[in-house]
Amino acid sequence: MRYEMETTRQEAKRRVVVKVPASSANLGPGFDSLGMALSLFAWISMSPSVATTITLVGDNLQGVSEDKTNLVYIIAQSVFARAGIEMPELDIGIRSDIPLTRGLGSSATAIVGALVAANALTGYALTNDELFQMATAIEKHPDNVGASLFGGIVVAAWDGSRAEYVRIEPPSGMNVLVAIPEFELSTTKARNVLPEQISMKDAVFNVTHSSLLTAALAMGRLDLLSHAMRDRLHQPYRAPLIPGMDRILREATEHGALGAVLSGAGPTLLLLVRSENSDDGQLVEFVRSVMAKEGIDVTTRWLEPCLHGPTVRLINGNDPEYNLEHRQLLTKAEVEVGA
Ligand SMILES: Nc1ncnc2c1ncn2[C@@H]1O[C@H](COP(=O)(O)OP(=O)(O)O)[C@@H](O)[C@H]1O
Ligand SMILES: N[C@@H](CCOP(=O)(O)O)C(=O)O
Repeated sequence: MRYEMETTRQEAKRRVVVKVPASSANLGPGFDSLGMALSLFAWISMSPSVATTITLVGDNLQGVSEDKTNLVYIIAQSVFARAGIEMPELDIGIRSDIPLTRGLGSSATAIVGALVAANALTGYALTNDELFQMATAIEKHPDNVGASLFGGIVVAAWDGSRAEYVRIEPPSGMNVLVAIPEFELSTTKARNVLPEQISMKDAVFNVTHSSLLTAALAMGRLDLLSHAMRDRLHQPYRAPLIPGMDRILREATEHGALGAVLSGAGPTLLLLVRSENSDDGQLVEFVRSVMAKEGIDVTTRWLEPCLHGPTVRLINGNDPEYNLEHRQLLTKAEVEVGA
């Protein structure tokens, strides 16, 4: 009898591990609307606890708070409140391979990861649509959170109260080169340089190019990307914050890219490339040399569009992994395998 009670208690214990893809927002003209999930990830593990602890794993989370002011903790509590469940103390572990404040949607992965992990602990009290609405209201633009939540390419529109989206399967045969400058640029700072008003001519330019880009991505028309990925709404104003960006965006197609844009609010640059050209070192060399002339070190990484949103793994108290430290759990190979 005592054994049975112990078993039940163990089963009531649970921990959830969520793996969330990074994202690149805007894709040029689709400001606050288009986003693509990338094969670069963050992980959050979360379990009910007697006291709140937050463990940061890896080198990419410097400066992130380790108390109840942490974004992940705050967002998890908003899920519990909405679900009518009390879970005030949490044991949270966070690992991220996504550098912070570089335009690769790290804040969106924290938001989406927290929503999905907390929702799993409630037994899925909220729908994916509710999570998307909550994520958009927190981030204030649906492009990053939509891509991280649904994977692939997301086309979204938010009117300040409700967000709608359509997911597009990324065209096959397309790889992604990201050039990540050594310096940080917060989204807030990069939004503050945008003008209050733009001309009708520029508005028309962006609407037409964004529509063409969406259609080209949906139809696999890679040949249209260099024409369609041009923008007059945000990139020209952000360019002075990222030395070398103008030249790379202008000349990347001469060095093998299908198109090149600022990733999100920057400073990372995103270059789309036909898969068969992705082991050609010419493009990487071009990007590096332009940035080097500006005195900027860049890390380049070849990625792929990520076709899925978060993967979730529930670990109950009977599983030996339940007792692993976050550091071990979040670096285990099995974390790669999603449910
Ligand atoms: N895993 C995380 N946990 C808590 N906060 C995070 C996490 N990841 C990112 N953030 C927050 O998001 C901020 C970066 O957001 P932002 O400026 O929008 O850049 P980006 O989303 O492009 O990386 C960080 O400075 C940090 O405050
Ligand atoms: N549409 C937003 C996207 C910000 O993305 P992030 O990855 O830089 O947070 C913008 O361009 O401001």
